[in-house]
Amino acid sequence: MQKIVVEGGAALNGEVQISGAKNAVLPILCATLLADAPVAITNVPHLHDVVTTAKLLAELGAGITIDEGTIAKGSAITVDPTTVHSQVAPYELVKTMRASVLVLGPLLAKYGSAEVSLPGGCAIGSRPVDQHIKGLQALGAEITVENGYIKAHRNGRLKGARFVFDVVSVTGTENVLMAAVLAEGTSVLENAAMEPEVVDLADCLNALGANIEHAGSGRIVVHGVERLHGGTHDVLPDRIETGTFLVAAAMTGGRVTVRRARPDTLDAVLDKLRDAGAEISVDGDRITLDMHGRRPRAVDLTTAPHPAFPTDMQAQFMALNSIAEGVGVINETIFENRFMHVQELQRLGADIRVEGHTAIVRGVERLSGAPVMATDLRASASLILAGLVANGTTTIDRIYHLDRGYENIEEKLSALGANIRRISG
Ligand SMILES: CC(=O)N[C@H]1[C@@H](OP(=O)(O)OP(=O)(O)OC[C@H]2O[C@@H](n3ccc(=O)[nH]c3=O)[C@H](O)[C@@H]2O)O[C@H](CO)[C@@H](O)[C@@H]1O
Ligand SMILES: C=C(OP(=O)(O)O)C(=O)O
Repeated sequence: MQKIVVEGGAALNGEVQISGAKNAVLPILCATLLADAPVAITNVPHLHDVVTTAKLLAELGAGITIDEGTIAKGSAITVDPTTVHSQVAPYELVKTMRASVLVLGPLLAKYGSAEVSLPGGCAIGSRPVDQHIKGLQALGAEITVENGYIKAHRNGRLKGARFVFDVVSVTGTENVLMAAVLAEGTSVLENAAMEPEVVDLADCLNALGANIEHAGSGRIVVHGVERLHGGTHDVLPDRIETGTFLVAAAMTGGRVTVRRARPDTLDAVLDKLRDAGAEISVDGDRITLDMHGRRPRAVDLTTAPHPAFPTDMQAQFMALNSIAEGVGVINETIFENRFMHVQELQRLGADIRVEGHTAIVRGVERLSGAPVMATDLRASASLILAGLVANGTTTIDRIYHLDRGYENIEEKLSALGANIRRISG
């Protein structure tokens, strides 16, 4: 089992390139199933979840060609959906990655039926898919849940409809959006997720011949088309990876420029970093954060759907507050169990009190290194950040979570001056 070892104390300085977004590339890979010809996707990050999705598409019969590319350019994946012969997404693949449920809408819309294993919960919460199912039913799908599988089929084409999501769901919006693309007539998706990754998916689908309007707003309009052609799409830069490096710079008192980022997707995060005392400048696709050697100030925040503060940055700001001046109050409103990192940060000496969905963090002058256990993806990132400023050595176990969503994080941090390495055993 691999671990990450961090020796704390170095301020981060330099430039780092941001990879393509995990949460954009996964729905886009699934969306290729809707096309009638090969689709080439570029700026694909090297992530475990990308490999799992490629395996799933291959299991369905799609042809997958991977061009490893370079770190500078990201890699490219071409999916040829013309050979798809199965509509079953098995538990073995879906259980390792919740985003596998994103093949449901495309398989149903294009091939008339789909059997997709229920993804189940994960460390951060129960993660139901009722909104995915209700939205597809609104388009005319017949859906049952049996033996742990969502079994969906349609008689004739799906029919455009108005659907109001009860809760804002990112992958729920994506699944229903993908199905609506090939439906007959117009669909209106109300209370839709406004995340930049939904917009990137819609941009990709429109490049393949779909007719989607107002993605990025809470009311997406989809005029159904009969078919999608092949094409290419360059994946959006990862705003959560971007935010994670900026928090690392802020916590260590350093100066870091992230390049190939999308600053316009990070307003709420950049505002909080400014509140923490960071000087931030934006120049095109580059963001520079300069902390001038200062200790950050604690910040209060509440997670909520985009454009508010993202839940996927909550753990990283918990790490920042742990060593900040003052007291920061963090409210988690998206996932009921997303404070698993608290106990591990406490092992490093953090002063955190949890009351329901609220964590009250009183900054301490210094954390001290210890062996800790990663519980989920962003929890892993928060432990690395804490390790960067802790006295001595922090060893992080169960880092397979990290490899789901961060490309070469230890190499990128090393290049910025961090003392971090991966070990086996
Ligand atoms: C692959 C991907 O893009 N993952 C992101 C996506 O996850 P994901 O799409 O799974 O998260 P959702 O936006 O669906 O979840 C938001 C909230 O809605 C609830 N809910 C969701 C669906 C549903 O059918 N019923 C329901 O009640 C969830 O329990 C949660 O409380 O958005 C999350 C919230 O920004 C991020 O943390 C994840 O990184
Ligand atoms: C929770 C996350 O991802 P997923 O929805 O893929 O579990 C995340 O990216 O932080």
